[in-house]
Formats: sequence, C-alpha cells, structure tokens
Amino acid sequence: SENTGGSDIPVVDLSKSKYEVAQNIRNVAKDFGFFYLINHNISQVLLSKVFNQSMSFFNLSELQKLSVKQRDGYFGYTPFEEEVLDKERQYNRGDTKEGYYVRGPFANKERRPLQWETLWIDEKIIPEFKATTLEYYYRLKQLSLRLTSLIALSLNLEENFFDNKFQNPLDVLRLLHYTSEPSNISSGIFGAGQHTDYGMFTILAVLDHVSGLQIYPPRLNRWIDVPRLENAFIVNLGDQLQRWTNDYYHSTLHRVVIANTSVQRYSVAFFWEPDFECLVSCVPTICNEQELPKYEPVMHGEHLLFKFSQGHTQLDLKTEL
Ligand SMILES: O=C(O)CCC(=O)C(=O)O
Ligand SMILES: [Fe+2]
Repeated sequence: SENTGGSDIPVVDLSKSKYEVAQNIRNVAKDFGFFYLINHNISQVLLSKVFNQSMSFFNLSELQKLSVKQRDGYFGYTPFEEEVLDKERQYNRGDTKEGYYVRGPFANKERRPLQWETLWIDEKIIPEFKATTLEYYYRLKQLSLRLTSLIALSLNLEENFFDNKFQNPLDVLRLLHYTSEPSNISSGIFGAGQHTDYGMFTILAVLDHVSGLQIYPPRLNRWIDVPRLENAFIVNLGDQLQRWTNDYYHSTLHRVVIANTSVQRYSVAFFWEPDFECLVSCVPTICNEQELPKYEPVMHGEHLLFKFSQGHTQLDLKTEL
C-alpha cells in the first residue's frame, strides 16, 4: 500500500531514486491521478513570498485589479464568478473565486495562438509582484520538466520522450483567492466547480490549513478531501496525460468546496501544458497490436482553447482560431 501522509492521498518523494519515483508515480496515476509531492526543493521562503504577493494583489481595489483584467490576447485578472467550471451544476453563479494568470514571455517573438503576454500590475503599486511570481514560475517550469521525464520513465519510455512536445509550452501560473462564502452543493455554489485539468499535470500550492479541495478518484466513486500537507505540493494529472496513456493514467475530477470559515483560501496553481501544435496520441509503450487507441489524436492548443472558452465565456477567442 502507498504512503498517504495521513490522508487518503498517496505521497511521491522526489528524494528517492528516479526508478523508485517512476514506479511510485505509475502506482498512483491510475487509481488516484492525484498525489502529494515532497522533497521538491522549492523553498518555503519563496512560497510564502508568492502568497504574500498574491494577498497584496487581491487586496487591491477592484478598480486597480480591473486595470489588468484578462482580455483577448493577454493573460491577467479574472474577477469573482467570471469563471464557470461546471455549467451543469453552477446554473446560477460562477466560481466564488478571483484569479490572476501570469507567465513569462515566449522565446519566439511572432504572435502565436494562446502565446499571450501577461498584463502585469504596475510595479509602483506592488513592487515585488512580477519578480517574485516569475521566479516561482521559472522554478515550477524546471520542476515540471523533471516530473515530465519521471512520468516518461514511469511509462517505460525514454526519459526525453516528451521533450519535443514542450518547446514553447503553454504553461501558466494562476494565483487564486476564494471568498469566505460557504459553498452550497445543492444550490450550485462552489469555490471551483467540478472539472478536470486540461494539460499534462498541475502543481498546486495551498496556503495554511484552509482545505476545500475535493477529488473524485475513479476507484472510490465518492468525493474525498485533499487536506494540505506541510511542505508538499499537490499534483494532479490532466486530460492530455490521460489521452497519451489511453486512459491508463487518470485525469481526476476535482472541485473546491468552501466550508463555513472565517479564513479565506489562497492557492497557486501551475498548469503544465504542451505546445500548441503538439499532437497528443497514445504512446508506443501502451498502444500496440493488442491495445488500440481510444481517441483520435488531438492538437493540444485546440483542446486548450476549447476548454478555456467553455470556462471563460466572456472572452472572445475567435481571433485565436
Ligand atoms: O484552488 C484549488 O485548490 C484548485 C484550483 C483548481 O483546481 C484549478 O484552478 O484548476
Ligand atoms: Fe483544477
């Protein structure tokens, strides 16, 4: 049985040998699609700086935040209830959270679909914001590359199997802030509606002990809590990894349910997304004469645009296609 760090969720320990880690990932990817990641070498000092910057940003006036509001061609601020992750259940109101998407610039200069620049908050307003969030963004990029080669190993692929799929990755960091309004499942009020993530995987950091994240692992058929684990990231596998593995690895449904609490919830998610042009199809160590692909190949950018337009209905993404 897996080490579960005191909750139902397994732990993957990056201080072990890469073969042990790969085996570990393989064991948890199918039944959970979620794991805690420990010994990831990202300092708690940097993490608390990121959360401090996040709080400074979300504490600004609505007017200041709206000055960097997300618009076509740019990443930025998404106001409360702007996003609706689960239209079916959230029939009445969007997610009770606000967010801020940030990422570094792309190496290739010409404007490409979804290679959006970030609208940065003025450094006169929050001096350290850009430097701190970008430092964290680049650290998580490195960590994601490492995790990507471990996932390749876990699938009996060459460690560099995915490298050519992440030449201009569409990765993005998102700061999130939830109001203290309690969720109400029957009224369709959620911190974040149920969804799966769109890319290869997501690395999530949660501030303090404000829980609320719940997942629906395939084998359990019920929602379980994912409490915060000290010094650990929460990693969840996304749609494209499920597709690459012909459903062997699972992109697990999750949601945020805010309990009645006086403490507000802050989290930071790093979404690890392949290149726009990356064609995602079943990997050769899984699909063969016996096992046929369940899915047509899909271009990652098209999947991402589709999902993005479903959640952010106020954005006009026509020019991206
Ligand atoms: O804030 C969280 O804990 C989860 C957020 C999430 O699932 C997402 O933004 O995709
Ligand atoms: Fe998510």
